[in-house]
Amino acid sequence: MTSDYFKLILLAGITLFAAIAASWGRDLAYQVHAFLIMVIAAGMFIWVLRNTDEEPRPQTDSNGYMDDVIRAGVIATAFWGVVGFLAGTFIAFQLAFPALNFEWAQPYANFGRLRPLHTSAVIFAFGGNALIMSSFYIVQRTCGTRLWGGNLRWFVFWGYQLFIVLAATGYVLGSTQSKEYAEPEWYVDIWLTIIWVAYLVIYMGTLIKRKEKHIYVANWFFLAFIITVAMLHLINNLSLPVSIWGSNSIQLFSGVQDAMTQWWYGHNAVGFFLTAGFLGMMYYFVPKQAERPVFSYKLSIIHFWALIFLYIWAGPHHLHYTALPDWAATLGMVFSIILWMPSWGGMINGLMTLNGAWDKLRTDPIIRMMVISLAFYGMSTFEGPMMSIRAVNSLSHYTDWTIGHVHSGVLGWNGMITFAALYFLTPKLWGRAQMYSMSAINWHFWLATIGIVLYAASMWVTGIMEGLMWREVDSQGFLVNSFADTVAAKFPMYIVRGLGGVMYVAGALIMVWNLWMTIRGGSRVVAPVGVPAE
Ligand code: HEM
Ligand code: HEM
Ligand SMILES: [Cu+2]
Repeated sequence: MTSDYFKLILLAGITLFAAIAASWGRDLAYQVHAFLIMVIAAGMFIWVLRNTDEEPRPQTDSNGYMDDVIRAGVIATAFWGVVGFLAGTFIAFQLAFPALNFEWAQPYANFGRLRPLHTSAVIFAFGGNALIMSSFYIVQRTCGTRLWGGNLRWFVFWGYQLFIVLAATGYVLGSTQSKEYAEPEWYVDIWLTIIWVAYLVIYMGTLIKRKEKHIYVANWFFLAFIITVAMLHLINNLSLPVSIWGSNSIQLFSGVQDAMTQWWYGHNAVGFFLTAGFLGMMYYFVPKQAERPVFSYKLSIIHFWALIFLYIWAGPHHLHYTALPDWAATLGMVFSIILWMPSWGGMINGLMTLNGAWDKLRTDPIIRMMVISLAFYGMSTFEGPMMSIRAVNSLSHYTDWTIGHVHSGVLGWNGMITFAALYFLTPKLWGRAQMYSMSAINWHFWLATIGIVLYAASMWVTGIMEGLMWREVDSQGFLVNSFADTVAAKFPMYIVRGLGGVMYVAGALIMVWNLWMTIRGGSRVVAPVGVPAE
């Protein structure tokens, strides 16, 4: 086919360019990345060459949907989840025992480099794969049509994995633009932009050719997530490379404008990546698992528009008491407080969907995970508005309270709903009647829940303790405690947090075993031919 020749020319060009880049590269991360890209492009060149003129294989499953990429996504989600949780647990113990910043592993494996590795692995690799695969599953079912774009889905899947590998190896090798959650350098950003546009195109294409007149609300949330993340990513990463042969770049914005752009991005990464997208998952999997319709469709639409309108303004709550003008911080604070309402709209809608199915809590551990997930979503979206109040933030900012808030959101809300989705999808996608072991799901549920409670509770204790210790003054007005005093006082709670992490990882490993046994084992049950849309 002519498209094969086009591909071959492109791949040969990339291989050549990457080879030059690998030898001219000015820093280690850039050279390693160029080498990696060279090997991948050369491998793909050979693969395409050997498969020219081959008959195209069927793209869809027997049910008419393109589920192969979703199966791959299920595996990727579980894999990156375990990697990210292990990294989190390791850095948690590094904070308790600094000797774990091994001398021989310097500078690659110090806390400063492993921390962004953790945050990117859990948010973008675990969360991102969960969102991409479940959105592909949901959009096909609710539109009664297969994915648009043919093999483009594999480009998105593998391209996204490459982005993750480039980001993670870059951090360890010391390449970062020092923007939290947006650490990758310019060429990795450009790559992600290409992937993301392809993702959007597939999603829009599928929506456009839908057989259902109506666009189900889950798709609204996914679309808001995809479009807003594209906008955030583009603007927060505006920068000029120092050289095309090196990874360093200069940010376009500077000073307080740069800080505001960064936290406009950072906050909306929470709002659209970790919230809107995950609400899309919630709006499909909760009604499905409970076998009940969504409690209120009207509420879902009202809180959708309120949520996406309000989130965008709340970023300045990350910059209280900085060079940011007071009016801007106040604006962020006010919008954050109002944001409490649409957030709870989502929680209430999810929980009330279980009306008439509450008895399932006793028998169905997957429903239980969904309920815990929604409960933590409600908790962290109450805590967040509270922490955005200037007076509260003067105590909580810079302390472990923030870390506790983060992890009650991500471990409770994002983690639990993703686990539930994986348990929902795996039997369906591999044609099994149900998960291999229900009691293993139960174990996972309890290990994860207790792990979260240990994590959040220990961080509240240390956070409020260190906040109070930092502001303690004696009768003369002198500070009573040195910074090192607060670090020493936190030690026991750091151990408790670490143990919480160990429990959370243990639960995830049980899940991986259970998924594996489900995929491998038992007799195949033939899935009913796709019933489009509900
Ligand atoms: C086993 C589970 C986990 C453990 C033990 C863990 C541990 C940690 C530790 C020790 C830090 C650094 C805290 C500090 O600098 O003081 C951290 C930061 C962070 N983690 Fe985790 N983590 C886990 C799971 C997750 C998951 C699943 C997510 C997201 C989906 C996540 C998102 C984050 C974020 C966003 C930060 C940065 C917080 C900030 O800068 O305020 N973590 N984690
Ligand atoms: C109404 C909803 C929410 C509001 C108003 C809110 C507000 C806040 C505030 C005030 C902070 C502390 C800023 C600072 O002192 O530095 C914060 C930090 C954070 N929140 Fe939330 N939050 C909300 C929901 C969530 C949810 C659901 C998640 C996770 C799924 C989350 C993840 C984070 C993260 C990752 C940070 C740490 C950012 C950093 O690296 O410093 N938030 N949030
Ligand atoms: Cu925020």
